[in-house]
Amino acid sequence: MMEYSKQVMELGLKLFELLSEALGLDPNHLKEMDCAKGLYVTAHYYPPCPEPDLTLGFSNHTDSGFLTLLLQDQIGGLQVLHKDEWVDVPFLPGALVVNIGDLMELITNAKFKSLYHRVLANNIGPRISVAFFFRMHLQESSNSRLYGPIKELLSEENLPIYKEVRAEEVVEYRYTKGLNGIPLLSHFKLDASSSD
Ligand SMILES: O=C(O)CCC(=O)C(=O)O
Ligand SMILES: [Fe+2]
Repeated sequence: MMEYSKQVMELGLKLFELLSEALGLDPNHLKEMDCAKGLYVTAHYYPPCPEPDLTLGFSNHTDSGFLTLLLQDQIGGLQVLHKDEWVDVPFLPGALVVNIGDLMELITNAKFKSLYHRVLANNIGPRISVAFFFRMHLQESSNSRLYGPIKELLSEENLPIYKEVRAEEVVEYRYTKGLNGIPLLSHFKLDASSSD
């Protein structure tokens, strides 16, 4: 597990470099913002479900961190919302799923968007997945810096959409308010009256 985490961290740092470049920034920009400072892991065990049509394995949500690297197994069931339709994310041997999280959407001023995903219940299984989240966990409040839209990405045509927040506030909101169907980031908009 320690070795796997180390490899995930290395891959994450490489992805943060590539994402920084894709934004037209210095390759170290996201790393220097401490986006890779916290790494939090969750393993999921989805038992086989006798009536999969009546429930979900994991309900519709966005991930609250900067980036998620997910390893899923061959059972399948992960879906992503694309143009208002749920699309299967099939198992590919040796592949990881990379998700943009809410904090990444916030700091890129929605240039990179966090995405809704869910896991269907299945009557075969169990299904096992391991998700590594680039973010602090709640108790680790050592990262008190404020995150807002990156200044270099803003202009007259691209005004800031989101407020400056502590990363912890975004994660905490997810844990305290739960997955209630309201987009998490709508609570952190400068214009709090709009909620899409
Ligand atoms: O089990 C999966 O494939 C997805 C898990 C997930 O979306 C999460 O942990 O946030
Ligand atoms: Fe997720």
